[in-house]
Amino acid sequence: MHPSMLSRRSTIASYRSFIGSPLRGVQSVHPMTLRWINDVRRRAESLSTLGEAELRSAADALRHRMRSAGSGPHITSQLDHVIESFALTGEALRRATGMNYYDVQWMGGFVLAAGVVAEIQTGEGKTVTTALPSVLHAWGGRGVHIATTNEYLSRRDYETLLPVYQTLGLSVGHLESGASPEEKRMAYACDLTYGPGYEFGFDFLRDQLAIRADAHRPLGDRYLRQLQGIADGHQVCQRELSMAIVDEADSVLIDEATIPLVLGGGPRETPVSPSTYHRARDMAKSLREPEDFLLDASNRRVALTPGGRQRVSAQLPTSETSLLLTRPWTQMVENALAAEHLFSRDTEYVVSDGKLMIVDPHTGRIHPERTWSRGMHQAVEAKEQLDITAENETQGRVTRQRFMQCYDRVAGLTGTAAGSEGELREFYDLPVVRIPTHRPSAGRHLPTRAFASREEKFRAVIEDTVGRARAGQPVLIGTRTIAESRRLSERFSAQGITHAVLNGVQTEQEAKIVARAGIAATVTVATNMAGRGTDIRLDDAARRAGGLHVASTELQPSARVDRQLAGRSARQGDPGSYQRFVSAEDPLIQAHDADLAARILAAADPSGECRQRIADRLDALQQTIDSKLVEQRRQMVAHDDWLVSVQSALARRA
Ligand SMILES: Nc1ncnc2c1ncn2[C@@H]1O[C@H](COP(=O)(O)OP(=O)(O)OP(=O)(O)O)[C@@H](O)[C@H]1O
Repeated sequence: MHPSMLSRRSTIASYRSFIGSPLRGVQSVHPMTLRWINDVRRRAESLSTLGEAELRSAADALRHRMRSAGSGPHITSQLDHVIESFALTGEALRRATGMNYYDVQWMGGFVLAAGVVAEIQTGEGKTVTTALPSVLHAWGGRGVHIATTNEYLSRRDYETLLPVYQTLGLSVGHLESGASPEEKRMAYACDLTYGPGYEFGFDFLRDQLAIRADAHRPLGDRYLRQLQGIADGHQVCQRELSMAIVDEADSVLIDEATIPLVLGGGPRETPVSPSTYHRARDMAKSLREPEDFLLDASNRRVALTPGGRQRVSAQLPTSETSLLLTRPWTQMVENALAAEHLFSRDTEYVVSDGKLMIVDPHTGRIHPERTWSRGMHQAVEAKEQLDITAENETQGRVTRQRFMQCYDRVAGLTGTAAGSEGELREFYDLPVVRIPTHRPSAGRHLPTRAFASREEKFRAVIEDTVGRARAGQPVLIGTRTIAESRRLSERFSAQGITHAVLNGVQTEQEAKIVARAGIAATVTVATNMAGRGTDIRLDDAARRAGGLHVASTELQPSARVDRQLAGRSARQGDPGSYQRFVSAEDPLIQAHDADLAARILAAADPSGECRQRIADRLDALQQTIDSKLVEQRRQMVAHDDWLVSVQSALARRA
């Protein structure tokens, strides 16, 4: 076991002994925490009478005490420090934003301080809650990393909390995409560093490579290069991996952790010529299913049959001498088949300015800097008749599960931990504790509506939206893909319905679209970009009209995605509603459960009324897809463990 895992275990063990409840499944907060909250509130009240300089010296005094105490905050042995830190943060929040922490947010802070995952319902105010454990651990001076699922959210959270941290004299930085190593180093030198989860992981990889390269350099080489005025390569950015607080923890630690972080280096030494990818594509187009290849859409796999393999091998392009050194011809053809049958434009990728860009399936965000590996990117470029880019060598690779284990402590927050508690414990040793809501939810989940065809489903979504918008309700329509958002937008435009589109392709700024989405009668069509973390604030007219209505237009691969999308409405006790629309033609249903598609078709009612049995089957299908992904991650981690053990055995021998 990694040593950091042991240190985290001891923190959790002390929390367990204090709370006195078995750490299995999702836990409730122990009533004892309420006593601590009273202490915090009392102390915060006394701090409210202090002037700015006095508050700052109270913060400095705590910093000094905690640094001298050494080992960092420990929830049982240093409870007085925790209470003082929370009270200071609460007072700084009040002064900077006018908000007072709710009791449930203090509660969340205590749970997070112990290094567990706090399940805090959507819209309950996780952003400001993160400041409590962040400040607490920042006093130690070893750096706190606050990660979330994308750059938009990390920058928003950084900007929201910057004045709070500044009031307490803590420095804070943000990892901007495309920042120079020097800018990154400055951000990491701060007491607190905000950024998307993947950015912390990539910086870790870059640092590890630099450390390894340094170790192989002859003594005095760096000094000599400096004297000669030769720029050094990448220099280490991160200080140490002390504490990570992960917002949207299920997205960062589970969904994104399905694939490892891979750092590409320069182009391969023996490049494949662009024409070979085109030949592979022509070959793929001449093949037939099931004679030559088998397609498994539900597992996103394609494989040549023995007959197909023979046919393909017989037509190996002889001119391509380097091909055998880099990638088997049959694999190139399989890539081309996958590009043709499993990768769709405006779903898995977009094409803009002649460039192929990957769409993150979980966040709906477009990532121009990412590429698919092992020639897949080039196969899709060939399919789209784009200039073929060079394949990159893999420089470094780490699973997110392994990377997170390098932190001394990890805590997480999400509205959707339930259902993932087993995985959070298995891979990250993180128990889940559920925090109650500040106010009872006023949200309504309307029954699922199921249609025979996509066309009928679209008509129903549009009719429903128009009716609600006429009554003054703002409506957010969540689509699974960019393609679907485009199709819906075209229909709305054709009917003269004013609407905004948030899918990463639009030119309008995301923040502006989000700011308007809660205004009465506003219609917004969005991909999963708006499905998580997005805070849509209502105006009074919208609240009177029933609050935000959210419609999901397709079966999503996970119930957590649905719950997050639904969570854009009915936040902070506001009214709101949510409804799911599906059709027998939905790609996920078609790919995973043909029988369910047939049942939806047979039972389809023009109004979309959906029998409970079908709604249950839809839920079960999501669970099946989820379980497959859990198994995929388990296998990936097992493979990674094996790779690491082989590498360490080789290193020992060398
Ligand atoms: N103590 C508070 N007092 C008043 N408003 C608050 C308080 N805490 C949070 N809010 C407001 O509640 C709204 C929701 O907060 P936030 O976006 O942080 O929720 P969340 O839990 O992160 O939601 P999601 O799960 O969707 O990410 C924001 O507009 C925020 O300003």
